Amino acid sequence: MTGKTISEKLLSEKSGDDVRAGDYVEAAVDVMMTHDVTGPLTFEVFEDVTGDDPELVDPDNTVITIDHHAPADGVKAANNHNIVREFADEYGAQQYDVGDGICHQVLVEEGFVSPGDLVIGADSHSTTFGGVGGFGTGVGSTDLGTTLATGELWFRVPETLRFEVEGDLPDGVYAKDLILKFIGDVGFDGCTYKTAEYGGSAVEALPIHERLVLSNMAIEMGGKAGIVAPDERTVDFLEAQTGERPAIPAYTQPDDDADYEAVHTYQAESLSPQVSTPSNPENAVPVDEVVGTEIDQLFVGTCTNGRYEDIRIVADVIEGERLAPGTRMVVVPASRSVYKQMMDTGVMETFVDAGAIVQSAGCGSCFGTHQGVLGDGDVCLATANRNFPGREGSMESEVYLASPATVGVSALYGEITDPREVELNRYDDYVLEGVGA
Ligand SMILES: CC(C)[C@H](C(=O)O)[C@@H](O)C(=O)O
Ligand code: SF4
Repeated sequence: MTGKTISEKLLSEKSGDDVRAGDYVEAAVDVMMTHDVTGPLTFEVFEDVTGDDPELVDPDNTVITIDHHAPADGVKAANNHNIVREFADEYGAQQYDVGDGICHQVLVEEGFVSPGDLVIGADSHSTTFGGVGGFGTGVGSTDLGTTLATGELWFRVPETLRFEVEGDLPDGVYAKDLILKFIGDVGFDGCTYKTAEYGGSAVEALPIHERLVLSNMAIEMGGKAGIVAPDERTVDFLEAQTGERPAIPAYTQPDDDADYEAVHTYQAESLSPQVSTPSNPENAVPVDEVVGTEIDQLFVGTCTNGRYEDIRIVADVIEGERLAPGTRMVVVPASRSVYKQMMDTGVMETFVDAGAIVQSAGCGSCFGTHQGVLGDGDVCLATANRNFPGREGSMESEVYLASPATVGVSALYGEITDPREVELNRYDDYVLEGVGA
């Protein structure tokens, strides 16, 4: 019998059964999350299934953010915000309000997720939690509404694709470039209902904010989860964030002879900065194939690359410069603490001086409803995760996806530019102050 993957071990632990890929389990969920878009329907389901006796099974680990339409971009959004506030108040859930940040970032910063946790969120990028060694996955409002009451959910144990990167990443190549390359190689559905397990020496060397990028975008190849086995770096990060040092459970480490569906191996030195062309994240090409593409808007933010370290790389590049004439840049920090860090370190001033717009923390224009939507014919280069038709506004607009470094350097020229044109930094994890529940 071959060994087990992280998913097989973790779901065995959470279900109490000795399971393998393809088995079905009823598993105990550790953390549950929803937000201003998926929350209202989730609450209806919760109240339906609980009838006369509505009670959250674990209010301390039920988190609700107001991040997608924040600040409210219309009356409907404002009313939804009030529904969230009232629900959290009534049932004692952990609620984060306008400007606190994007759900995925808030859960990580606030230490809700520990290595080995099973986390479900009514948002597709809940795979992000694999960056700190959890099994995170997106679910619909019906599943979440029921689990809020029971604490359990069924899963089919996923098969696993292993992505191994060995060696040292070259200058200008970041986790974003790795994940775009992986998605390009397997396709937008190449990991559907499978776990992406990331490893190898280049992945082990990544700070946590970069591992979160790999896990976050697992969903863009269909991934059920995207996990980096937690290690000392993971618990150092979480201890710095929360003051508590979590354990690394044995079931978060894959066996050496784990039974993977496929193993994709890369040599870090051979990788180059990637750009995904419109209108699918799987259209990843080396940056030199699109150099010179003219850009109207640059978007820095999202749950993929809206962390302080990402924003800082862009600021380093544009410091003392102006955006190329005819371009505009929208910066949306992933959380209030990222925003504050930008203020404390002078990064905010850099953006303002360069002619950029910095908005309050949240999802921003990522899904095209406010804070910088694109018009007909507009071309945007974004640190985001999705570039489907109409994603950031008009169906006639186009979005290219890239790393913060590529976006920063391109802002100086008004066209897609190879980030290796300039000297770039690479940051360790910053410790961010919590935003407070
Ligand atoms: C609104 C929400 C359901 C959606 C998601 O789940 O992904 C959003 O976050 C997105 O990125 O499109
Ligand atoms: S930042 Fe974008 S991708 Fe992430 S949760 Fe918000 S809308 Fe979805």
